[in-house]
Amino acid sequence: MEGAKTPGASWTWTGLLPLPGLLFTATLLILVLQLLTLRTRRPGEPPLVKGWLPYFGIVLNLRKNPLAFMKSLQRKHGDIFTILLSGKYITFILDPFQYHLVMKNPKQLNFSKFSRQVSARAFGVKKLATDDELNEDLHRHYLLLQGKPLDCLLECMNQQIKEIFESQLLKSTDWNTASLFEFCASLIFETTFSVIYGKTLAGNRKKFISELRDDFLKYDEMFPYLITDIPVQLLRKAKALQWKLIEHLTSEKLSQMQGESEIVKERQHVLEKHYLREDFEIGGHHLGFLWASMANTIPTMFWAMYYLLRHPESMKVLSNEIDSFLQSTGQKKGPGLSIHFNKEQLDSLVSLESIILEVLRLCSYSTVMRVVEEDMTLNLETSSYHVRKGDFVALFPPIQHMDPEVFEAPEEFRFDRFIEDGKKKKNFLKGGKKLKYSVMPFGLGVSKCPGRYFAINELKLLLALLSTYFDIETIDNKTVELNHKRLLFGIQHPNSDISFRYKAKSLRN
Ligand code: HEM
Repeated sequence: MEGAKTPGASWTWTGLLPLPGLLFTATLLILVLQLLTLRTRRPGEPPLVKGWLPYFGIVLNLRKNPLAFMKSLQRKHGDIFTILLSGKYITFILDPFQYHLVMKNPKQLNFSKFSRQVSARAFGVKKLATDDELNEDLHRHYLLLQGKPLDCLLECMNQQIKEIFESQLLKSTDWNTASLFEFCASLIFETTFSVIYGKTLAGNRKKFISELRDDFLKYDEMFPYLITDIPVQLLRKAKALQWKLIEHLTSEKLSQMQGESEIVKERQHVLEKHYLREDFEIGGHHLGFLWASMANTIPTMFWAMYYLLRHPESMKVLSNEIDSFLQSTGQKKGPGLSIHFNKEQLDSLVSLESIILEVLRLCSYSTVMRVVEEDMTLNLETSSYHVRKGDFVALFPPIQHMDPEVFEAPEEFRFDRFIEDGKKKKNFLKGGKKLKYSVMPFGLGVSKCPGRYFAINELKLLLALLSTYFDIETIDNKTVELNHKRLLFGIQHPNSDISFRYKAKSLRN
């Protein structure tokens, strides 16, 4: 995709330096990188896996197939080991019964340091690194994504989706062909943006939202590079996009929006308390929130649609579940988008929930990361390990998501995996012991995603309405795989898009 390639500066160097000079520079660089990561394993530390690449360590293996690589390390070294990844040492704990070690130690194993580093690089937000009060103020308002405020957000979401469906999608009474990822990205972007940020009062709304979405998707494509140690000077295109997006989210631009959510209003109040109103960094905070609200939901929507299309039996079960729900609540389909769901109603749809959990199980690579604040000992059930200050400690839930002991035939999509006796299945076992968490796409402990209920409800609502109002079919039978460019971050994107077709069902009262 456009601009996704990084530092394309080699022509400059080859143009400037003759071959011997180039070789000398390259050797020097390799030596420096090697010196930076000379470390060896000390007694009491977990096994150390550095790979053959100086400084970058095992990045290539991980990028090729993170799960297969982590499984091979687990077979060789057990449930705890340290890897070198792009200059960072990360100790992974893979035994789910030891996850609490990371959760119960928030002082020694710090999350906010990691997230502040990401915010500085990816969103241009620097103040968080030094201002704890700002961080706490912003975190407090995450409660506005849950409980009662979520009811209001969901009401607004019903309304926005109705508008989008009636003004665009329901007009497709003949088969309409589209690319699935593009379709899902458009739908999620417009719905989420309108619910959270409202609608612009200035200029052409449609044009505004589609330009913003296109820039966002290009920026998101470069996100994995933005959070590495690659010097920002080499990421000029990504920086330019970051700047362009922030320009749409400044205090002045937000004041031209109508119908923004409580959370955005409150965040703006907090930001105006800590910055001058015209400070550009305020827009950086909004970009961070915008990114968090879209970046994982878009690919999840893609995978949910992909699996439903590939498994028509699951689409049928979903349609039947919605039909019985509509009958039980006395709601009638069409014309127009006449049906409505609240949180409790969405919560009662067990097949829909199972489908979404199954999709998240299959495509989430969200890794729980903490920075080690001081040299410390991790006391596991059977042994203890030292970890060093400045390293990272991490949990990698995909190992559990794809564990055949926990989920039978884990590579298969089984839409009813999370249903038992007609109800939500809660208990999953490993080695005969009940697991505390079965699927963990939203992180754990202090870093758990505050937007998880919003995301799940949005996905449920869209899937319920799409399956009710449209006939949907695949056109190509291409198998799509996970693209691992994002390594250990969130929901993996597909390695290619597919075509599908849809048309509005002819519904009568
Ligand atoms: C399927 C969709 C989503 C997934 C899988 C997801 C996953 C995650 C994960 C794993 C984290 C923790 C990151 C870490 O540990 O570094 C996170 C953080 C966050 N998410 Fe989500 N998320 C989703 C949707 C959303 C939505 C819709 C919103 C907002 C409406 C949102 C808002 C946030 C925010 C604000 C944070 C940062 C929290 C902090 O600073 O502590 N997310 N998300």
